[in-house]
Amino acid sequence: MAQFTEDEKIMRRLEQRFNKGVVKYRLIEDGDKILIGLSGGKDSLALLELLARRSRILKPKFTVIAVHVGMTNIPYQSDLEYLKGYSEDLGVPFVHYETFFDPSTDTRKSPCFLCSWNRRKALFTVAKEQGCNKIALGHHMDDILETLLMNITFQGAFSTMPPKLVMRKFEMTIIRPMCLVHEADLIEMARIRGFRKQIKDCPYESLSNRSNMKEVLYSLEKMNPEARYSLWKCMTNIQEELLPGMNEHDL
Ligand SMILES: Nc1ncnc2c1ncn2[C@@H]1O[C@H](COP(=O)(O)OP(=O)(O)OP(=O)(O)O)[C@@H](O)[C@H]1O
Repeated sequence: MAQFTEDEKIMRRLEQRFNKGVVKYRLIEDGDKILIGLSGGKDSLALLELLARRSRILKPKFTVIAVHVGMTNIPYQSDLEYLKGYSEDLGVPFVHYETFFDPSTDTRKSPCFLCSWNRRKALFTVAKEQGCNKIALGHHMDDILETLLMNITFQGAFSTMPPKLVMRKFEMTIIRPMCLVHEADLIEMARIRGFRKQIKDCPYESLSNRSNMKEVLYSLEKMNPEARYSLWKCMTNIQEELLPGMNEHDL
């Protein structure tokens, strides 16, 4: 029997969870052309490698292309040579797209909101330019669960970032192929692959609600090591009759 090293076991587990998410949520179909959002962080670097590898299998046949969006008004340094080299070594074409936003035009919105809104817009623009029908983002299971907890706590809404979001109006589908991958494994992958750290220099960056929710998720898993699976399952196990009714007749 083959003996795997600890690092090989981590990579196998990660790839299995990645493949499980792709198949379970039917994220990839024959003929897809997928644009990968490559921020330079560990999650999208991992996404690029995993999707590039999967694109070599026979069925479904799909192609990938990577884009890094730069915001010219933010002194946020990205190592473009590294990102381009990393993509091209995997056989994936790399595009660099620059845009900007002006935080003074809409002071009701935070710079972080404006930045991510404009980045999303840029991703759509490049996807259209490149003839892509899907955009893949590097969000993983922890991101999705943290967003669920944030939406419950701050928005009073039971929602999160879904593995697949079909946007008919824009003829575009957002996919999150790492939806079942754990962040702990991605941290290990970054070590194994020696991902170069992105130099973050954003003047607006501060501690967010997301980092607080990371701690909440961590505490829940200390209470119950299976907590993340329960949280995931509860999203498809809505027991309506045991919840407050939607309309007055139920009262
Ligand atoms: N500048 C960018 N250019 C292209 N895609 C991006 C960019 N920033 C973010 N994305 C995409 O959006 C996803 C979520 O972004 P977010 O800012 O939460 O992640 P991150 O912490 O910057 O980096 P990563 O998720 O790659 O570790 C990324 O995984 C990536 O797919």
